[in-house]
Order: sequence, then structure tokens, then C-alpha cells
Amino acid sequence: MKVTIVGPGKVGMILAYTLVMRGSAREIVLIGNNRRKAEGEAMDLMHAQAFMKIPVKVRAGDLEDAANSEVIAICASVPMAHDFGDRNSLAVGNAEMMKRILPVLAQSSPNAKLLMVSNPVDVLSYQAEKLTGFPPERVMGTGTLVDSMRFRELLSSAVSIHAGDVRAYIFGEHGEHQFAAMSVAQAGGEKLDDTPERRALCDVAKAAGIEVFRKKGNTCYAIGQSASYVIESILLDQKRTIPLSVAIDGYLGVKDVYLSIPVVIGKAGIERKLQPQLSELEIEQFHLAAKSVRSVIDSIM
Ligand SMILES: NC(=O)c1ccc[n+]([C@@H]2O[C@H](COP(=O)([O-])OP(=O)(O)OC[C@H]3O[C@@H](n4cnc5c(N)ncnc54)[C@H](O)[C@@H]3O)[C@@H](O)[C@H]2O)c1
Repeated sequence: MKVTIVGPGKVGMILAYTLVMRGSAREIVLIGNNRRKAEGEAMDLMHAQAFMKIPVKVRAGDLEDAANSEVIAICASVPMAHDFGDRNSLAVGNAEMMKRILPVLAQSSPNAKLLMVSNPVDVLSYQAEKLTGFPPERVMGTGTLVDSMRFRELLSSAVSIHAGDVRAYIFGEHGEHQFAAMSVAQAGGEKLDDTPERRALCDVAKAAGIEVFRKKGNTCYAIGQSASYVIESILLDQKRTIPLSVAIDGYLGVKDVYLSIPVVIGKAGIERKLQPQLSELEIEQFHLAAKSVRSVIDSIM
């Protein structure tokens, strides 16, 4: 149960901390472009894990120390401007970085599951599949998991049901072209009707990531929790249903792009892509999301 986290910044370290607190991994390797800082982070986490029931070994390393990882999470990024507002603005810089990192990691961990967190996550997940040569079942991005959880948290207050029991999914792009699949949203087996108020909550959830960034300079807790949830489902073979950015190969007539849909995630990676029946409007929104992500892919590849 070895997990490598590349990019021990705000997101990478909340992910590492959550994995340690939950006791999901036995070994965590932190790889950054500042070895001294990564060593400090690893030491600090080792001291924290001493409180936990389940021991975890955390260490800093270089790319070769990732060898034989079961899961590799990519949280490395070029810096984001203070007035950051468009995830696609990171595409060129991060795509160049991935060209240097991913082939090396793929060679030394040929059986790893690769979880992309860095933005623009749909574009980088697509590129990651090409750079690693991994089968698409083992390449995924956190996609709209964090957006879905933001939406569920808002819906939860509106319908007075625990967020964990609200089954509502955001589909499409982790960005402007995301949408709530209200036609399949439900809680306790009861359909959550598609009302203008609920659609407005989807817009609030969509804007929330950038709003948090503008207020505190980063977003880290919800995304760190999201990434650890995916990794735990892989390590423990939980087979959870999670909306993730995955290779779309014909769903609703869309191909050759990464977008978020609900999938079953376990030891083998993406074990099943769920194909809910969407409404006409949602299908149209899915196609728009595909067009948007595809245009950024074309600009970097
Ligand atoms: N998918 C999502 O929902 C989501 C949510 C929040 C943030 N993000 C993305 O996650 C990424 C990280 O965000 P952050 O706030 O942690 O940024 P950050 O600046 O705090 O961390 C970036 C890390 O990448 C490291 N890094 C840079 N170049 C590297 C290289 N060549 N090799 C290894 N490490 C390198 C840096 O040292 C730093 O530790 C960004 O792209 C951000 O947009 C995604």
C-alpha cells in the first residue's frame, strides 16, 4: 500500500495528512522540486503519525523513489496567480511539467493507478494516459468529485438530509462546463426534483472553488479529502461510486476526451463506468463540456 504524492504543496500535503489520519496507506513518498521542504513535511507527518493507531512510513524522495507505487497522485503545479480564475491558464505550464515527470514514474511503477489532481484536471488526465501508456482503467482525475461534494453540501441544507445520503452528481468538466445531472439526483430512493432553486445551487457550487481561492489563496481541504477518498477506495478495494474524470469512449456519442461521470473504483482502478440516462438538456451540456475540454487538449498536444 505504497502511495506517492508528487507536488507536496497545499493540496498534496492535505492529501498526505488525510491519508495518515485515516490510516489508509502504509508508505507515503513525497516528491517535490524542493527536496529540503519535502523532507521537512515528511518529518512533520512522521511525528503526527506517532499519535495514530496504524503506523505509516512517510519520506521525501526523488522520482526514482516512487518505484512500485500502488497509487501515484499528481498535485504538482506551476504557480497560480493571485487573481487566478481560469484553470485552463495552467494548461501549457503543467502539460510541459507532466512531460518530464510522468514517463519516468510510469516506467518505475508500471502497475500503478494514476490520480491526477493538478489543473486543468480533465486535460492533464487525457495527456497522462498518452504519456504513461497506461490502460485508461488506471488513469483518472479527481474531476467533479469536489464539485459534487460542494453541491451535495448545499443541497443537504436545502432538503435537510445528510450530505452523505444525497446522491447527486456533477458531470462534465471540472471548470466552466460542469452541470448537475438533476434527472438522476435522489435521496433515500426519492427523486430530487429539478427546480430553479436547485439549479442555482449548482451554479453556486461551480463558482465555489474560485471563490475560496480568491478569499484564501488556495483550496486544499475539500480537494485533499476528495483525493484521499479515491485513493482509499483503490487501496481497500471499496468499489465506491464516485464521479471522476475518466476516458470517455462512446458514452452519449462522445469519444477521445476525459470528462467526469460516476464510476466504480476499486483495486483495479476504474472497474465500471456507470451510464445513467440523462435528459436531453444534460446530454447537450455533456457535449458542450467535451468540446470545451477537447479544444484545450488540442491547444497543448
Ligand atoms: N482538481 C481539483 O479539484 C483541484 C483543486 C484544488 C487545486 N487543484 C490544483 O492542484 C494543483 C496544486 O495546487 P496547490 O494549491 O497545492 O499548489 P502549490 O503551489 O501549493 O503546490 C504545487 C506544488 O508543486 C510542486 N512542484 C512544482 N514543480 C514541480 C516539479 N517539477 N516536480 C515536483 N513538484 C513540483 C511545488 O514545489 C509545490 O509543492 C494546482 O494545479 C491546482 O490548480 C486542483
